[in-house]
Amino acid sequence: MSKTAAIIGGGVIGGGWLARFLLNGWDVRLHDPDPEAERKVGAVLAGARRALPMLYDRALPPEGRLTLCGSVAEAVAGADWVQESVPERLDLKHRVLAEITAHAPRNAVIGSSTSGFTPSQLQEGLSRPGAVLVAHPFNPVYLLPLVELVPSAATRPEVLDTAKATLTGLGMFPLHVRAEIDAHIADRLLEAVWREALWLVKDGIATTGEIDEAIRMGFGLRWAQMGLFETYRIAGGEAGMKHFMAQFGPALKWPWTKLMDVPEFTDDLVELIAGQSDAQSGHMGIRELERLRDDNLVAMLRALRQRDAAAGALLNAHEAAMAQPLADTVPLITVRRTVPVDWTDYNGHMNEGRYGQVFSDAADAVMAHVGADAAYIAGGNSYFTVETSVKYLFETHAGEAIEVATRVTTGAGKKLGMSHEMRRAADGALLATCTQFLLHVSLETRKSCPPQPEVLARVEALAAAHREA
Ligand SMILES: NC(=O)C1=CN([C@@H]2O[C@H](COP(=O)(O)OP(=O)(O)OC[C@H]3O[C@@H](n4cnc5c(N)ncnc54)[C@H](O)[C@@H]3O)[C@@H](O)[C@H]2O)C=CC1
Ligand SMILES: C[N+](C)(C)CC(=O)CC(=O)[O-]
Repeated sequence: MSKTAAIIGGGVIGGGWLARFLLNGWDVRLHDPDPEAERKVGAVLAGARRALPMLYDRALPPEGRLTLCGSVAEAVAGADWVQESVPERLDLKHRVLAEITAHAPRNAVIGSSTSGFTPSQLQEGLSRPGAVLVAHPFNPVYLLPLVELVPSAATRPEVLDTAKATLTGLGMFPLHVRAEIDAHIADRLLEAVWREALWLVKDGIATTGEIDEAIRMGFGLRWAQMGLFETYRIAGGEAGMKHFMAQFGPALKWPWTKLMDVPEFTDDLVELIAGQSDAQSGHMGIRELERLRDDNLVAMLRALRQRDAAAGALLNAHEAAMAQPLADTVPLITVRRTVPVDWTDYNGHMNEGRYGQVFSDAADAVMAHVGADAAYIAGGNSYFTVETSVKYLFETHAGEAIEVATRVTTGAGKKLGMSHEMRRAADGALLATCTQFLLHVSLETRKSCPPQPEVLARVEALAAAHREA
């Protein structure tokens, strides 16, 4: 049975949570009194529907059902997870959390997206504080994995455990913040950079554009893959962190930061920053910027997936957990996926080489289906493709869902023949066909040889079934 999330507040962050849950197969019930909420959430969801499936090499589970609710009580009824994402005002959060805790099921996890309040502050005056913890996400919630989980002493331990397991199941990275502090861990760091950046603009040292270049051309690239401490360890050379600290330790006493001081928050400061930001990026709408950000994030995360590093390793594990055995249909549906943005070439469509990749994935699925899986290959046997012929019939583009239907045409001795049809899932348009011929090989001799009897039996049975159908 599918699970249900209640999203209370459907702005930038609530909309992102809603998309993350829905696209992972959860039903979602939204409450937001803003008459524009449905439209706003729809825009976030459209972006997520395009971006999130591109991260994976297999289809996500069927999308859950979205219901708009007129009250908090209606939204949280029957929910397994309630996520409060109303504006960052403690009085409002208290009012909303009191309503949530009064009506939510006793075993529901109640997370707050707060950027800065501690769970103890949020729990003040609640009749059932034990279900509440901070679950602080990062924008865009449907793509970035990090969620800071901050329980208080009053949070029931099983709530934290359930929260960790649930978020992992959604492809997210729950970071248990062990102490309650204002702004948790990540926002402490972000706030430090933000304050320094405001000073640099206010003092006329740099523009908003120059500061963004300073980040994205340099340390921003390093942080996504190794963070701060590992990066600086390398910067210490062969002597590592000790040398790094010896060299840069004295700088702690030099005027390298203004953090002991904060810029005064005035209308002039707002005008200065907003004016420069408009000059820098005002030629693009917010939805256009979001799409640019999402496409770049997808491409970067997919690169990290290939390296099985940082957030890429997390996504690989999430994809492996979603794997389902192939259904024994005729034809076999060997590939179900979305065309990712990094497969687009200079002609603005999926590059021809990627058609080959898709058909190669289809053949791998057949191999696993007949028992020539990772364990079989580790045992020294495999199949090599010796002939492929592809007909390119139609273009396909980033964000489109595609499927491959495969028939086994030959299954005799060391020979395995297949024919594939690649179709666009939305309208069934035939995009390409492929015939493939594989030979069974010994990985030791690198020469062809008969398969192990159990694999041969499955190959023969499959070919017979596909011939008859
Ligand atoms: N915007 C960001 O970058 C991040 C924000 N957060 C946190 O997420 C929370 C929400 O922030 P945003 O989404 O940015 O704000 P937002 O202003 O975009 O959205 C807040 C939504 O809450 C709705 N709302 C107001 N009162 C409500 C009520 N009584 N019941 C239900 N809905 C109500 C509003 O209509 C609005 O749609 C805040 O606690 C914020 O600190 C966390 C991570 C990042
Ligand atoms: C600016 N902010 C404090 C709302 C930022 C966050 O809380 C996290 C994010 O997504 O940057």
